[in-house]
Amino acid sequence: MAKINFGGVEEEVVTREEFPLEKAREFLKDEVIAVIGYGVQGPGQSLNMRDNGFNVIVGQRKGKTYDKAVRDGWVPGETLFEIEEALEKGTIICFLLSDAAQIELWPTVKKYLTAGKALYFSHGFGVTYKDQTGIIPPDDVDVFLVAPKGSGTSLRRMFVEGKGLNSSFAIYQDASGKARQRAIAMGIGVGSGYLFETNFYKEVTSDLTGERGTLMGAIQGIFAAQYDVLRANGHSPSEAFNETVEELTQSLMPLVAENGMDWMYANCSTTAQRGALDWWKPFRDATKPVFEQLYNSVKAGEQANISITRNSQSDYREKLEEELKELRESEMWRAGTAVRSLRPERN
Ligand SMILES: NC(=O)C1=CN([C@@H]2O[C@H](COP(=O)(O)OP(=O)(O)OC[C@H]3O[C@@H](n4cnc5c(N)ncnc54)[C@H](O)[C@@H]3O)[C@@H](O)[C@H]2O)C=CC1
Ligand SMILES: CC(=O)[C@](C)(O)C(=O)O
Ligand SMILES: [Mg+2]
Ligand SMILES: [Mg+2]
Repeated sequence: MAKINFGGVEEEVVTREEFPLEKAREFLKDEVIAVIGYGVQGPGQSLNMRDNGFNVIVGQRKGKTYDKAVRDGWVPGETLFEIEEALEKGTIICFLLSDAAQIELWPTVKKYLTAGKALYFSHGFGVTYKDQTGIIPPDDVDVFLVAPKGSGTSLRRMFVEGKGLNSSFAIYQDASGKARQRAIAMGIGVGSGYLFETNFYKEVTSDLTGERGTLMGAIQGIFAAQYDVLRANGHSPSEAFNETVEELTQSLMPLVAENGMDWMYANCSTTAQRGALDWWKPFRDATKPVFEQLYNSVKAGEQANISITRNSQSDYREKLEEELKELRESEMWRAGTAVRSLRPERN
């Protein structure tokens, strides 16, 4: 593992130089990798592994998603199967159903986890909250995770562009004595940039916090607050949306991504720099209690409980869609649709 200094803290990480694709392919050459579920991570991971030359099959129940798998080039009876058939054929079972659906399918999966196989997750959820999920793997299988730190959609897009999304990996159970190599080889195979090590508990607590926090929940909250204040003070939707979202995603975040926050600041006016340097701390102080509340709720298992309860209801998709629609139909995001339609590259 490469020792890298992350802001003063040394960590050991796995890079693609040290564990090249050929080594991963060689290590997994006798495995049948069965990707169970073809939602968001399923397509990203399975297509990347297929293009990387791994022996991959997909297990998906019949329906719209199955048809999508066919359109993506998976061949029924050869590389695409009903879930149980794929579970039987697979030696590494990638359990990529939604976390709530994993509970329902677990008894079936367990039946096919014979000695020597491996159970692969992309989240620490099922195993960490085993009291709530009932997911307790048998002792004679390897159990590990590779968790891409981003959407399966980006995992695939970045792979196609020759980039890599970073992933964490963790070993929960090493029955074969090769679990670690198996996990790392899988991590390279799905198209990770670099891999950093964690454990199941830390993966799930950080991930649930991140997506509820800055990555998804907090960002929408802070957008909505600023947009509302601008609108209440007589600014037009165009002005409010551009000053809240469009400028951030189109101009400023790419600069942050490229070279960090100070680089983005340095490429803005000294007027903006003065103001941002004065105001970031009050924003930190105002939101920190909410982040603490969030982390404590994750730690107490409440967020897992809510997610399981709500996403196990038979109409959970419709319910989620209703709430997404509410966002989509808010003035801010309708303004966003109009703004995006005016981007020159869209014409
Ligand atoms: N969505 C993402 O990009 C990310 C997801 N993850 C993790 O990856 C795993 C998979 O997540 P997603 O790809 O979002 O899953 P998803 O919500 O897109 O669902 C995946 C599949 O589950 C199938 N499914 C749902 N209920 C079923 C049932 N009762 N029986 C059989 N099949 C059923 C659906 O047909 C779909 O193909 C989860 O552990 C998630 O936390 C991790 C990182 C990012
Ligand atoms: C994309 C990702 O990593 C998330 C936000 O944690 C998720 O989809 O669960
Ligand atoms: Mg995540
Ligand atoms: Mg997540």
